[in-house]
Amino acid sequence: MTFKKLDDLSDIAGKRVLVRVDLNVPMNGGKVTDTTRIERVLPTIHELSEKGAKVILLAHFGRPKGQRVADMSLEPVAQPLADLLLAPVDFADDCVGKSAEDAIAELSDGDVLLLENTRFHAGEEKNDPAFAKDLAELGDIYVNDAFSAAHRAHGSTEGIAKLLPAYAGRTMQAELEALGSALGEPKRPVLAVVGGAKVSSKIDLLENLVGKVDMLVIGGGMANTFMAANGINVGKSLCEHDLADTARRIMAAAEKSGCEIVLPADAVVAREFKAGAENETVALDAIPSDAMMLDVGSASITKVAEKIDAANTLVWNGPLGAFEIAPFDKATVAAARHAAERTKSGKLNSVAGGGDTVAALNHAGAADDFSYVSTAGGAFLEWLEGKELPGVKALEA
Ligand SMILES: Nc1ncnc2c1ncn2[C@@H]1O[C@H](COP(=O)(O)OP(=O)(O)O)[C@@H](O)[C@H]1O
Ligand SMILES: O=C(OP(=O)(O)O)[C@H](O)COP(=O)(O)O
Repeated sequence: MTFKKLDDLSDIAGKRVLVRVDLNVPMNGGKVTDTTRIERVLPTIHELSEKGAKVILLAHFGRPKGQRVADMSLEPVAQPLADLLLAPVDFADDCVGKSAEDAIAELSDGDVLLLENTRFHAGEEKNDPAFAKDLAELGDIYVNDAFSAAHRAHGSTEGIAKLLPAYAGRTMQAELEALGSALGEPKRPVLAVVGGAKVSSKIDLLENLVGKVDMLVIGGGMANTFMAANGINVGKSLCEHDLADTARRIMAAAEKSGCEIVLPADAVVAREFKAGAENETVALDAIPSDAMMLDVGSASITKVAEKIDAANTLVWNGPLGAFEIAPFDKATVAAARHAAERTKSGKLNSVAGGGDTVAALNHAGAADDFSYVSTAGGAFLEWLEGKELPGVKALEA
């Protein structure tokens, strides 16, 4: 890796250091429900603050599409961050312009400031040079510690790195090193498990992934799109019907490369997306048209366990069901515990990543037993494909 690291930074006392972090953490009712991503950025913040820098945090939350959306504010993350940092964290209600400038002007050496969601500005996702310039003017140095957002060529991850002296933070560095050593030469058979809800942004990755892994278990919301492409009526399930052709192309590519695709064998369906909702397990051809599939059933859990047993390496992004609302956490918890047991017995090298996936592994009590847990989901999958991540490339440039 040829980028500059924090070791290359000296004399930063009094300097304004803009640090891109990923604080896109799982939240429920305005409360952070999993702090893993916050914990992972603490070393960089501590290090810069101890050296006397004014630490200014840039981050996104959710997908507000360039609008100011109240429940996508980063304000509720400031206090949990301060609690873990054991230091105060100021908050500015915009990431550019007067409120950011005023808040920065107030900082003393070593202080930490969190700026509001960068995605409240359309220029962020468009990687608009004018927006990147507005951000860059707020600092003297740029540090990217958001490996999990490095697959996005956005103003705060890519554009800004060209405008300021740019460095990789400790987590960025650690993630790249850990993934390289865990998966540089994976022992076959390799099993990938992909689930979750970000269907349109992750489905394209699967086309390359099937050329690299021996088995691919598809669960969660992602599976519904594949099932629909196979002619199954998925009722009101989360499903991107317009991606049916993409799903069919991926299944054809998998057949060609000899990758076995494993789709759910049964479905746990409910009519409401809430904890304790009345539910039943049905065969795939019996999903009621007014119900949604929120988890895979026991036949699917058995199949996933068999595939984990057949694998020497596991890469996992995306929960198998809506794990936040019991009892739809069953398959995810069962698979996580099974993989953790096999890892503990020395038979499996298990690497999992993604904001919600990490929360699911913590919920299952399995995270500590995985070989490596990355903060990144989509970025991890793109890294696995061998793709150049724009946020990393910009640091190398
Ligand atoms: N069958 C399903 N229907 C609706 N949502 C689902 C389903 N399965 C999983 N999910 C949701 O997927 C979300 C996580 O997806 P994603 O963001 O892609 O994962 P990660 O953050 O780990 O990359 C969770 O909030 C979970 O509730
Ligand atoms: O949560 C994230 O990715 P992940 O769900 O793939 O782990 C990152 O913060 C990137 O978010 P994005 O997929 O809205 O660009």
